[in-house]
Amino acid sequence: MSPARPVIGLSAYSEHARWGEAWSMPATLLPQAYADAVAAAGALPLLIPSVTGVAAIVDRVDALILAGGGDIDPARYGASPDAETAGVRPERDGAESELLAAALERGTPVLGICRGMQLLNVARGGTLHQHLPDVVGHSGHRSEVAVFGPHDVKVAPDSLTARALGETALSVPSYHHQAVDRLGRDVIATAWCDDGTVEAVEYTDRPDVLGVQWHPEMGADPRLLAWFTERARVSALDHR
Ligand SMILES: NCCCC(=O)O
Repeated sequence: MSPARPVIGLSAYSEHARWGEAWSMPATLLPQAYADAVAAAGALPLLIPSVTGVAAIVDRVDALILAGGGDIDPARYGASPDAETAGVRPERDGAESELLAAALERGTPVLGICRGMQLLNVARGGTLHQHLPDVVGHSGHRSEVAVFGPHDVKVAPDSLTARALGETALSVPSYHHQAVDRLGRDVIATAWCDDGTVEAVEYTDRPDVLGVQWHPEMGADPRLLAWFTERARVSALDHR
């Protein structure tokens, strides 16, 4: 019997936070929208902190979301930091790379969102544009602070991304200043913005690893997370 609510692990991260009257300290956090969107899709969200050895938790989840956040350390793809590169958290890069490796080893479905998509590429030897406006000549992918502005995306028709979304042209909520540059081994691009920015990647050797540069948790379109929750259900059955 299909489990009613598969468990989807979400990679969280450490940030200095202030809350209440007394508290100001490093906290494990993730925007609430991720948990809400996963719950709305019918799964149980489980936040995974960036701590050493955390990859063992992959055995306890049915699928893994690598979430958005700060920039990946450029050293991971053989580059020096650009002046605009910000929010680097080496411990998060390490923990998420270990989570991804464990998920691939176990055959656990993986969805990379924004930074998570970039990590999918870097993990296989790909590189990133460190500051997209320098490449495309505009700031449309991150036009205002904390505003997830919409833009159009075209999806390759015969792709996992198209099957997951059920269409090949959509408007997506977006907030990023970096993007995939050179693709890693067995990584293909399957969606693009009009300016050529890669908007989705897949692993050609895996049926259920997908990354999107946009933020499905911030939009009104539930299809991607509904598809991913179904993949999590199937994974739960496969691993019983
Ligand atoms: N590089 C981290 C993901 C967000 C961004 O590109 O701005």
